[in-house]
Amino acid sequence: MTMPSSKYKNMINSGFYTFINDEVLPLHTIEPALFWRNLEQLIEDLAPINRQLLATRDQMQQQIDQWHLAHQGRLMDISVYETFLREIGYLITEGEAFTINTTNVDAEIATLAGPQLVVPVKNARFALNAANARWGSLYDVFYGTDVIPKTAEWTTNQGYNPIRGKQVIAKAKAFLDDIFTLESGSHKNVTLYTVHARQLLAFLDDGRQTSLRQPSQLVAVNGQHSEPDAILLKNHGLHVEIQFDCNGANGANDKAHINDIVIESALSTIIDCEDSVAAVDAEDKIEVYRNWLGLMQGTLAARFEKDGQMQTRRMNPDRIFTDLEGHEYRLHGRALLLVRNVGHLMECDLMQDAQGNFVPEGIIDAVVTSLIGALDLKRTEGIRNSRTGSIYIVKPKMHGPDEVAFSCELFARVEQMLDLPENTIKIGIMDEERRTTLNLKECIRQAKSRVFFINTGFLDRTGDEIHTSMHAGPFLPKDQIKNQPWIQAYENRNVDIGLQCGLPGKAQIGKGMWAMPDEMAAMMEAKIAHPKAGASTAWVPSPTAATLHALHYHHVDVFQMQALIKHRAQAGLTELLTIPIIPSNLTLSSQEIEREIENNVQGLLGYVVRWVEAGVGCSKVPDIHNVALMEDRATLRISSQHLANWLLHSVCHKSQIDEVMQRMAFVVDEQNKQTQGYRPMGPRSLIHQESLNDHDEPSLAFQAAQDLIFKGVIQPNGYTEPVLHAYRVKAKRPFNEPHMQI
Ligand SMILES: CC(=O)SCCNC(=O)CCNC(=O)[C@H](O)C(C)(C)COP(=O)(O)OP(=O)(O)OC[C@H]1O[C@@H](n2cnc3c(N)ncnc32)[C@H](O)[C@@H]1OP(=O)(O)O
Ligand SMILES: O=CC(=O)O
Ligand SMILES: [Mg+2]
Repeated sequence: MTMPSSKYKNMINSGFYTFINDEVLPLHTIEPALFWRNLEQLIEDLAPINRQLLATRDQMQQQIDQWHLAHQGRLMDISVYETFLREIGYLITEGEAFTINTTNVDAEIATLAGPQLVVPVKNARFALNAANARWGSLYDVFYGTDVIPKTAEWTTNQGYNPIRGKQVIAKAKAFLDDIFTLESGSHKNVTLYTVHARQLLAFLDDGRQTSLRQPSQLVAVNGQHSEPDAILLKNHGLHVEIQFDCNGANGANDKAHINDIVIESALSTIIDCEDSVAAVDAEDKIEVYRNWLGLMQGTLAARFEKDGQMQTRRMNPDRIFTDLEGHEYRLHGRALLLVRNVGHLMECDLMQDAQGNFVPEGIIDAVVTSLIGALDLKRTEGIRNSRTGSIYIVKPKMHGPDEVAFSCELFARVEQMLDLPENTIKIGIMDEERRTTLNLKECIRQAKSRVFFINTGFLDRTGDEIHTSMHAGPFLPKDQIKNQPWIQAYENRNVDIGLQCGLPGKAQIGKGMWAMPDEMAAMMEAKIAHPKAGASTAWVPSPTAATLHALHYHHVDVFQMQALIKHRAQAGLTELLTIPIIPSNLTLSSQEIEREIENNVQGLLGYVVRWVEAGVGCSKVPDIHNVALMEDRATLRISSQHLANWLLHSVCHKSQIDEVMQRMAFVVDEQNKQTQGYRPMGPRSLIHQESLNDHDEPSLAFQAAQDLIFKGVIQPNGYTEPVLHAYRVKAKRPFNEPHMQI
């Protein structure tokens, strides 16, 4: 499948070559020969640095492993440990105070606070939904989720339930009362909204008239002022549209004919080429790039069947209103799209160097996603992304300032190659590896002219916490790791340093994913903590979650919180360096151990089987309590490293994990048995008499799961990518397409 480039020594995958030459470069004025020559030069210059950085990671990890082995069983003195980390260059001295000077950043990043959605790029249907998730129906999310408790008689497939409908409307109007408070009375009692003398005038059912307590919250209107089709309100920079329709499904029965309340929801969306995606070869990568191209061109479309009807989904246009002076009031119709590239570890078969090595995938990602992103910058009308001339790349899994500096050098070279102004390509720094957390200020310094966010990816960060200190001792059960001092210190310190470095007004301070996509009531309880902690954004797994989480930013003024937090003392290193291992005075019961293993193994198998067999990179997998969890490579990193750690420290034995794996494979096989083409994981003899699998060997997915656990200690930084990719490539090879259709 690879073809030699006639002029250059590199081998370029022919599909990739054709895709770039036929589908992307004609949209630019870049001459193909020049493009490939420059790309080759870039790889030649930067691939060795990339490999050296990975070698440094390995070397430091070995030093840390040896240190722990030498200090086994001794009470850990944090100051001695800190000195050691400084000696090996894992922890470096912080320099002078500074502030970032990133420019040309869109308002969604710089001056607004609100949810950030993440979506796997390979799923066009979801990706389009995520782009359109800037706006969401409050009535739909209240009706369809557990934020209003689901009673026994109500299920979604029984048709519309008017009792629940009333509860939804009451709850939505209570939100209006809280945020867009009337001078007197309640939105529940309004019979007519009008606009008079640039003010909202609301007529109540007792004959009184009232208006907004803060009149400036009314910003625009559609239709007649005496009987609007819609009014647009604004709070903390976020818009809320009240739509009226006297014939509408809800409006017909509503006192004020309110048909829906539309909430500005996902201000930004990360189009993910990384942990939620299974892209293991050139064929997959081209699909990834082609979807990104469709999003940047506004041409992506997905046709699918839903509720028995064929639908075509495209990107939504902007939303147009009329302001109170009679001028156009235009709102962006889509979330601002950011793109997450892969990390420095990955290599791919898109190109091979002169020695036949696959090239660093992060380099190709930076070039191709920027090449495609640059198309957006040429547009002046229609579907546009950045209006300030920026391309936003989220860079995951960087270890410390040198790796951030390398990404910045890469982006600068890409700018030169594509003739883009300096610092067009912005960088989102995932604070998700321990060496980045510990040296965050120095990481930001390296990117001070292009950083647009620092985000606590606590899932990868937990995986790295375990792997880095693999030899320190057995880790606490997963749920308890979350309650240890290191994580609060990590979260607080990220905000503290972000504020010190002057991010507000220029860049986001972000927080992590809500990983229980169906537990929306719990999310509403928990996730208000993110804006309260001074985060201007936080990750959500779905458009529904985005609309609900947006409500938190109406209740909390993030920029005011940041001004208050700025004066607190910065979280110290001691907590951050305190490793969450099981203390000597705590003994876990055999039931607790068994439960923990079962939980880890069930999630791991449930995720891996879909990854390896069907190429699905992000799944909803039930845990042992039957709570559906979002699983991606970062959550897999935690469960596989946790099991590897317990095995290493003899909390359990291999035979026990083997036995649980066999049992849980059967559970997962049962959960998936309705899926067309599903191949059960274990052989009849190993798994269960009733297993559907008549193969003699464990399936590739089962073998992958075994490697992830039993070879977990030796995986680079505990990453799951090498094992997953190897098995997925094997699974693709016989048919060159997924075995099961999901
Ligand atoms: C640690 C990290 O790196 S976190 C970042 C990586 N994680 C993610 O990106 C999570 C993204 N989320 C998802 O992929 C999905 O929500 C999952 C896999 C968790 C659940 O997917 P499903 O089980 O199919 O969800 P469910 O059946 O509840 O809902 C499907 C509907 O919601 C929509 N939806 C769900 N998630 C998303 C999303 N992230 N973006 C856009 N739409 C979404 C789908 O388009 C679909 O609607 P449609 O039928 O109108 O197209
Ligand atoms: O990427 C996010 C994480 O939590 O890891
Ligand atoms: Mg991550």
